Amino acid sequence: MTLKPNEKLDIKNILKDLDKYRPKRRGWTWRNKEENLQMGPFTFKDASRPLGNSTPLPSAKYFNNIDPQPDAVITTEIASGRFEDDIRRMRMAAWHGADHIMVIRTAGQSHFDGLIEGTPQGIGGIPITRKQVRAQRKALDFIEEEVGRPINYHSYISGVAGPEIAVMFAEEGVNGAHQDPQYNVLYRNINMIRSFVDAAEAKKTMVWADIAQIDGAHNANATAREAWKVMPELMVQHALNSIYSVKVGMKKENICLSTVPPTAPPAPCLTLDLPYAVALRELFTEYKMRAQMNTKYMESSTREATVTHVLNLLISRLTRADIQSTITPDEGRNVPWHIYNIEACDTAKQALVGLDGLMDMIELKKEGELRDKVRELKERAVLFMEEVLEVGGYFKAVEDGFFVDSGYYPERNGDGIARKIDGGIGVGTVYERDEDYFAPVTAHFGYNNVAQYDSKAINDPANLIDGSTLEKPEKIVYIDELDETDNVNIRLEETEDLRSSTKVKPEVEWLGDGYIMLNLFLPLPKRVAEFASLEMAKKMGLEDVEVIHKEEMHPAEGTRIEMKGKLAFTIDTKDLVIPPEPEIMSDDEIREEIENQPMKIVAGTVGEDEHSVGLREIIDIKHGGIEKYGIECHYLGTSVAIEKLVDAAIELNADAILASTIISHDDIHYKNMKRMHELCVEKGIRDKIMILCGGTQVSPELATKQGIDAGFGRGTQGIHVATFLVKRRSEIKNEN
Ligand SMILES: Cc1ncc(COP(=O)(O)O)c(/C=N/CC[C@H](N)C(=O)O)c1O
Repeated sequence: MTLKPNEKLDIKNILKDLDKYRPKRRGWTWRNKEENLQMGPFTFKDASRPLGNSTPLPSAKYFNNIDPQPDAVITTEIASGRFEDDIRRMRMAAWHGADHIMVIRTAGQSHFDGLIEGTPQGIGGIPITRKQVRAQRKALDFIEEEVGRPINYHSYISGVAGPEIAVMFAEEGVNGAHQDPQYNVLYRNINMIRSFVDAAEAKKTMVWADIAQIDGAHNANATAREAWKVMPELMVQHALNSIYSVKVGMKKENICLSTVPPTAPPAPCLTLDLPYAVALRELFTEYKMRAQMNTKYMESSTREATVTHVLNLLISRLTRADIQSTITPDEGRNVPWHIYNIEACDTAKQALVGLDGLMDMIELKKEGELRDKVRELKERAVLFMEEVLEVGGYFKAVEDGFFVDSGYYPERNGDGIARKIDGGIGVGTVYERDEDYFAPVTAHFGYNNVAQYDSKAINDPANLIDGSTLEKPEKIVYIDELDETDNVNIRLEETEDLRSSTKVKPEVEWLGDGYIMLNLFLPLPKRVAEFASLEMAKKMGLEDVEVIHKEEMHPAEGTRIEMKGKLAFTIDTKDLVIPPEPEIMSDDEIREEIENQPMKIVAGTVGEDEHSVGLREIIDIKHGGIEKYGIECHYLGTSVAIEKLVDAAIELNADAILASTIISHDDIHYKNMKRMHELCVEKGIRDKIMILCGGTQVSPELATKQGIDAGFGRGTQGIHVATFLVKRRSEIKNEN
């Protein structure tokens, strides 16, 4: 199956023969750096190989539509709870530059002591099951071919079923995973002995499958009351998981430290976050950096979140980020909708390419405040580690509540997360292996008495059973569905009408969920505005209406409200009357028409409007303007009175008036159009002259309603206008 850009991905094709699917490859893929990449008129210093298919930034149209890709792998985190809808979002994210798809798993899966199967719907993530992993990896095989770049599929291995999940991920070709026993201990209260023994097993399997590992240090950031106070311990946490992973045999370029700039505005965040980022990278030069955007301070303002994310990206560019993780800007609203995943990918791409080459022009000071803070942070981290050793090691330190204490080490507030070595989930479930313990499996950690059966098989125990599932995938027991009521087939039936017809509903995360978002301003105080907006939405017939963001513009003058609500109806696109896209003639056809019958136009920006760039681009030869076809253009400049423009047209016996109308306050642009039409009628020239008006806020349909011949909106180019002029002139000639 090959995906076509103009065709939707067919989930049923993905689900077909899933029991026979085998991953195309194993292991993590880094981007291919392109030294001094030439794109359009520019040279990029920190870019990677461009994509075959992608969606450039909106402003790319000013730069030959280039879509440069930064050097760092870009992550998007997707898990709406329905993997079949997440697949569509993955495709959109890949077109917007994501090549690392991180699938959040359903709430609390860390506590599941075993694999789950089938395709149940998840809460706050998807239940990571073999079938869902397989379906998404298979879909990503097609999506990566479509965009022309390998895509890493990622989820989580921590939790009491860590080893089992690690094996399933290895079997299924998963490329990246979170694995950090400290996460189990601190945040999921899983027994520490169990966690570290499981972690050794899980990491050993990850090594076999070349799965890149992300640690869990970022969680301290998100959990600590004052995140910047835990910077010293974060470096200790990174060190513990990293060295443990190395001891198990993981290569350092697969060990990614999950680092988050610990603060956000209104704190002077760069003065706190930059020293930390520098200290971390200097301590862990051989490891990869996975820069996670800060989620701790995300409120419901996506604007604020985006600015914080850009500041995080500046830190990445000033220091180093091998993986740049993006959190959906609405993390503070916990509504990770399609649009926000895509916005976050665009923010990361836009900021990183915007900062391209920065470090060839500036450098971080080698003395002074930055260096002093870097050194201080390293010292505090080393002292922290030394004290861990002094009290008797990591497990003892956890029992003593060393971690996530809100004090700035060595200060202590005594409010750290303490766990008992003889407590937590899974306590007492680690057993010493017997003398004759034997497991005929590959990538198994620890004691395994293979020699008792065959001393030649010591390095390949699975050989004794003619291969384990890692060598013989046909040995994998693939379970399709376990729950006949909670599975993808039921969900697909429920939304079949929207999939196999021309009917459509809006959606935010699931096909057919019907949600739309309203963004309004009310000249009211916040609380009144909230209830007024709910009333308005109800009167609009929206269902399940909820305010998801309210922002004071002024205590009395006004409030900004964002809300969601469900549309109760579906529309059928086959009933729509869609005017055909305006055809454009070829350059030669237009030139020939003008040579056979010369054309003269007058042009100007009308009213009190000083914007000239747009109109000049439509006219000037160097922008591909209409002059290049031989049309004689008389440009009257800006803030031209309508009367003056019409008089000039009469005086020059022009064929057309081209008026630019950028300012749109109080619909002045449409009022100007109407006035121009009426004035030409008054002066008796209306049937002999074409009136064209353009501007970024112009809707062609509304423009012609004012009586003019054509309106041109954002994105219009000279060829569109020239085509219209030539075609309309011949229409007028035929009419008369
Ligand atoms: C080391 C580790 N293991 C497991 C889990 C998840 O495991 P549960 O099933 O217990 O939620 C996490 C979660 N981190 C949040 C992801 C963040 N948005 C990120 O991009 O890192 C984790 O950090």
